[in-house]
Amino acid sequence: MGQNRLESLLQLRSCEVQLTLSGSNLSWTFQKRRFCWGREGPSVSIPVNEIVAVHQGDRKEQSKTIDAPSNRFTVYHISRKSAQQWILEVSTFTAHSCQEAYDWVTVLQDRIHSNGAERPRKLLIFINPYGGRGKAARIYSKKICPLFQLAGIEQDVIETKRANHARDYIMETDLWKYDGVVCVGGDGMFSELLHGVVRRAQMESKVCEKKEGATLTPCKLRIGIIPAGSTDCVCFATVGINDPVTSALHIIIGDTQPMDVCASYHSGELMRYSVSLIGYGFFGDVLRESETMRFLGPFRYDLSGFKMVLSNRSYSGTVEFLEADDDRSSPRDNTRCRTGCQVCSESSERRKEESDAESHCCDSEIWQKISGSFVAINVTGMSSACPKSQDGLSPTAHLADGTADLILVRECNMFQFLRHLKRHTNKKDQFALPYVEVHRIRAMRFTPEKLDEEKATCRRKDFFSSICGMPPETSSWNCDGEILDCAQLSVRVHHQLIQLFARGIEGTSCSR
Ligand SMILES: Nc1ncnc2c1ncn2[C@@H]1O[C@H](COP(=O)(O)OP(=O)(O)OP(=O)(O)O)[C@@H](O)[C@H]1O
Repeated sequence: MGQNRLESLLQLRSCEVQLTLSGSNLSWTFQKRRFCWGREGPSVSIPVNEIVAVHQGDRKEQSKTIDAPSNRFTVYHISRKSAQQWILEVSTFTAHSCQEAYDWVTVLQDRIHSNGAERPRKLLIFINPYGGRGKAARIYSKKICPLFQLAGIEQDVIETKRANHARDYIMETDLWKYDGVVCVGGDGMFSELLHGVVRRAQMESKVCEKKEGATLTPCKLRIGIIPAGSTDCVCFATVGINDPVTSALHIIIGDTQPMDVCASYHSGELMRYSVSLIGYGFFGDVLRESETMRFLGPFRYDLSGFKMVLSNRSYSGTVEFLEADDDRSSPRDNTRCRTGCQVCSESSERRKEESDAESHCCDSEIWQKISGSFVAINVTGMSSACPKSQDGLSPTAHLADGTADLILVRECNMFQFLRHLKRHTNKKDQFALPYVEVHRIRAMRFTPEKLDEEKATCRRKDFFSSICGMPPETSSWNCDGEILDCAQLSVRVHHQLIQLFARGIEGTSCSR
């Protein structure tokens, strides 16, 4: 048995296998295939960093104290059920002696902790009992807690008692003993963790986050999301599936995905942080309208969306933005941000060079300006993919390159807007329409136009306005599902401000 290579002839169920640990892979090759019914191939290979746990003894023994030493050992490892869905697979090997089984367990346990990602040892977990369909507590106790226990992760669990409980707790509690914070809930719960973690990091590094232009301190504490909400868009866009077990496995093996965060400011003062949609016009109005229909549950979004399409409102103002001037990526380049994305990983070095050159002075930056009337102004820091729109608002947006995509839908009729919306759910390009434009940006600001008396009274006295009501002079912003009660807004992208327990969506980075 060498230092880097370990090999033994063992039994797996009724088959003889050659088990080999070599470099960062554990593999086993079936020696007598004719006895192994149902086997598809002679070899199985798994990366060591996808082993969840190794125990001496059988599977059923793992939760008991083993009195007598066993000549068996069990490897719990990740297996792919589909492109994005992970499951836990269990393989129990029989060695020739207890000592041989013990040697394998010791070496494997040592290797999984020294190989690659830093695995969490202790987590602070928040469960929202009211998120989604109210199943978060059950999902946690049935599916997630046993997995974390198997991996030897200590857990402090808090069932939230009110909105912002998790955020406040993170702001006020000693967190040094935790390797991460996890929410079992939806995007609203994630947003609470985001605000708690970002604010905490600024407090500790004495950065005044409230003023626009502050350089924020990146957060070290990783955030995990166990999806149990209604839409779970952040989980979907960073893991590729809303499956609690898959997310738990990413957390256990310590996957880390840096993420950009957008900060929104009104009159120079911080309003909110967000990672996906910041939308004015259509998405702002849909959210505001849906608040009046809370009793309808998730269906309220469909109904208010339908009403807002019929209303066909548009809002005047001026959008200014700082283009990302990056020749390595563009919102129309047809690539996808995937695990190990090169654009994101190269962006750190590039950002450093840029900020050295610019000496952080926004005044020297050239802002582009577009004035007009818009049905929707959307800024999205990531694709904002979700189960209903698998490619999202901006399919080629990156998770961690320091940019966001600005999508402007100019005044158009209801059918044209519907055409644009429909393209989010089929494979057609939603930007290839004359009234839609998209820019990759680092910052933007919007100033609403003040309507004079004459323009205000002329606004849309048409058939739909008489059904849906006269449109207001200004819309409001939908910031990751929270209403911001203001029309004037500036947005800045903060490069890789947080880290998630995820690895981005696995797959090819090219869409064709
Ligand atoms: N105990 C609680 N009582 C009331 N509200 C809570 C409680 N705990 C958390 N919340 C709030 O509930 C809101 C919604 O929760 P969550 O995001 O988990 O579910 P969701 O809205 O159904 O899912 P999604 O955001 O993905 O659509 C969050 O914004 C959070 O602040």
